[in-house]
Order: sequence, then C-alpha cells, then structure tokens
Amino acid sequence: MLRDGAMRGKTIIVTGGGTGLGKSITRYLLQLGANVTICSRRQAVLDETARELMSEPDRPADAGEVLAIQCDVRNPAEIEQVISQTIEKFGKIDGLLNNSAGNFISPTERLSYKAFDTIVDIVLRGTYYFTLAVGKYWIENSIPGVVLNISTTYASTGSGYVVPSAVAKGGALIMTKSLAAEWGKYGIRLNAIAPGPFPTKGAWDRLFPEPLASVMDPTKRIPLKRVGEHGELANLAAYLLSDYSGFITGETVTIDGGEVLAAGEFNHLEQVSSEQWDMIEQSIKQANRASKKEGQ
Ligand SMILES: CCCCCCCCCCC/C=C/C(=O)SCCNC(=O)CCNC(=O)[C@H](O)C(C)(C)COP(=O)(O)OP(=O)(O)OC[C@H]1O[C@@H](n2cnc3c(N)ncnc32)[C@H](O)[C@@H]1OP(=O)(O)O
Ligand SMILES: NC(=O)C1=CN([C@@H]2O[C@H](COP(=O)(O)OP(=O)(O)OC[C@H]3O[C@@H](n4cnc5c(N)ncnc54)[C@H](OP(=O)(O)O)[C@@H]3O)[C@@H](O)[C@H]2O)C=CC1
Repeated sequence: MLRDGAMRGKTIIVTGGGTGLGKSITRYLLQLGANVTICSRRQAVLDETARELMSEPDRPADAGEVLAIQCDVRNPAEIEQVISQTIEKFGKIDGLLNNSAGNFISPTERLSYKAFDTIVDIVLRGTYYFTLAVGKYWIENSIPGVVLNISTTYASTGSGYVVPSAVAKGGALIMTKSLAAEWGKYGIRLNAIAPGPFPTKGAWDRLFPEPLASVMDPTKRIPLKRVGEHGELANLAAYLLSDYSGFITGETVTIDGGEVLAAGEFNHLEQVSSEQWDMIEQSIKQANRASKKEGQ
C-alpha cells in the first residue's frame, strides 16, 4: 500500500515478531525500508525468522535489517535490554508494535488462578511494561514515537470462553486511548488494530483446535465470507506506524470482514430464501391494507 522506501530510516520494535502476524508485519516493514527488532521468549524461533526474512528472494536492495532478541514481555529487565540493544544497533527507536499474546479457549470456571494470570500478564502487563519503557525513552529524548497495539474485536464487545484475553485486551485498549490523550503533547501517538480471524498456527492451535475445526466454519458469520489475509493486516499496520497517519491517535481500526456487525438484530435473515421473501412481502402488505381499512 505504501510507496517503496516509505519507512526508510525508521526503527520499529515488534514483540512476538518471530511468528504469525508479527512476522508478516515485520516482513512488510523491512520491505518498506524500516529496521526491525523482533523479540519474544524463544530465541531459536526469532533467529530462524530473522534468517528467513533477510534472505528472501524478493527482498529489495534497500530493505531494512532485523535484530532478534530474546525477551519475555513480563520481565522489565529484559525489555530494557531490547531497548538498549536496539538503540546500540540502529541508533534510535521510532515505533513499538505490541503484538505478543497468549490465549486459549476454555470455559472460565475451568481456569486456575495461574492460567488467568498467565494470559493477563503476557497481554496486559507485557503491553503496558513495554509501552512505559519505550515511552519514557521517547519523552527523555524528545522523539515523537508511535505505538500500535494489536487488539481484538472482543476487547470492546467482550467474549465468553476467552475471558482472560478479553480482560487483558480490553485493558490494553483503554491504555491506548488514555495515553494517546496524555502523551499527545510529546508528539507520541498510540493506536490499535482489532483484527477478526487471520489464520496463524499460534491462534488456530489454541482457539480453533480439533474437534471444533472439523465442525465449524468461522467464515459463515463474516459478511465478506472469508478470513483475513496477512498482507491486508500488514498494510494497515505499516500505515498506522508511518508518518502518513500522523494525525491519527487513540483510534482502533477494525479489520474483520464485517464480523463484529453480526450483532445486527436482523442479520440472520440472510437465511431467508427468495420465495420466502415473496411470502413475507405479501403478508406485510396484507397487514398494511388491513390496518388502513381499520382507520377508515
Ligand atoms: C470458532 C472459530 C474461531 C476461529 C479463530 C478466530 C480468532 C479470532 C480472534 C482471536 C483473538 C485473539 C487471538 C490471540 O491472542 S492468538 C495468540 C495465540 N498465541 C499464543 O497463545 C502463543 C503463546 N501461548 C503460549 O505459550 C501458551 O498457550 C500459554 C498462553 C498457555 C502460555 O504458556 P506457558 O508455557 O507460559 O504456560 P503453561 O503451559 O505453564 O500454562 C499456564 C497455566 O495455564 C493453564 N492452561 C494452559 N492451557 C490451558 C487450557 N487449554 N485450558 C485450561 N488451562 C490451561 C496451565 O494448566 C497452567 O495453569 P496451572 O499451572 O495452574 O495448571
Ligand atoms: N490470528 C488471529 O486471528 C488474531 C490474532 N490477534 C492478535 O494478533 C497477535 C498475534 O497473534 P498470532 O500471530 O495469531 O499468534 P502467534 O501465536 O503466532 O503470536 C503470538 C506471539 O507472542 C509471543 N509471546 C507469547 N508470550 C510471550 C511473552 N511472554 N513474551 C514475549 N512474547 C511472547 C510468541 O512468541 P514466543 O512463544 O517465542 O514467546 C508469539 O510470537 C496477538 O496479539 C493476537 O492476540 C488478534 C485477533 C485475531
């Protein structure tokens, strides 16, 4: 979507950049010329992703570089390491993509305290720890940075069976808006993306495992009747991390093929056939005529 070299000179940290959506967004940021630090718990996964992204056949000559650093986002000391090593290698930090997450479906009453804590700590604590650390660096150095948080549509609607994730993503979304208001005076922007279903191994293994996958089609309730493509999300993420979105802050952009609109009272009427609509129309018109007669 953005022109070639649109992110040249920018350095972005992508948490969870070794897999799934974080990896796809990193690939696109590199193509646009940004340098990217990817970080997560598994150094071997990060190293393999870095190797793959740096040796892609269609990698532009002026593409950015990747730095892979092990970091558990629940650990402030490890976050500080990511920040100092990124500055040492690339000179500065311009953007932070909070993308790391943990999640799985489960009836909430089956969860242990530790299970609930595990998700909330990765998603909420990890997001505010990283944002606080990078934000302090930006304010101290008068850098107008940008934070982009990968949220979900149910951060606003709520959802059963993923309650720790909903609680944590909801908290992170309110942090996005709150800090957008507070840090606007420093030129720092914070936005969020709320994706619908985008197939990744991490999400599908934990949210759409067998036997669900054999019996349910997640595209049925999506108005556009398909799941998202990684390139579609990467385009939006790159735009929101770039200077082209310079007047957007505190915003959440939903990218879900219309899935959240499913709550619409009459949307289920798409199951009504054309013949049934003929009958319905006649029935309503007959009622209209009868009520007019009553009024005469
Ligand atoms: C119907 C169609 C749906 C289609 C899909 C649509 C999707 C659209 C919307 C999705 C929105 C959000 C998506 C995401 O966030 S996707 C990201 C998914 N990726 C990950 O989760 C990657 C990282 N995850 C992990 O590493 C692990 O899953 C985990 C989060 C559990 C953390 O691992 P860790 O090793 O740190 O922790 P433990 O294994 O020790 O577990 C900690 C406690 O949690 C309990 N647990 C784990 N799994 C379950 C389960 N399935 N049910 C109940 N409890 C579970 C575990 O037992 C530990 O607790 P205890 O020590 O008390 O037993
Ligand atoms: N796929 C989808 O349909 C949707 C995804 N999302 C969101 O998109 C983002 C990416 O998810 P997706 O790509 O699907 O799934 P992945 O499982 O591929 O990505 C999650 C990433 O988080 C990292 N991570 C987990 N725990 C930690 C931790 N404690 N510290 C640092 N990193 C951690 C994992 O790496 P490691 O294990 O090495 O730590 C992994 O790279 C998440 O925020 C998710 O909530 C939102 C809506 C829909």
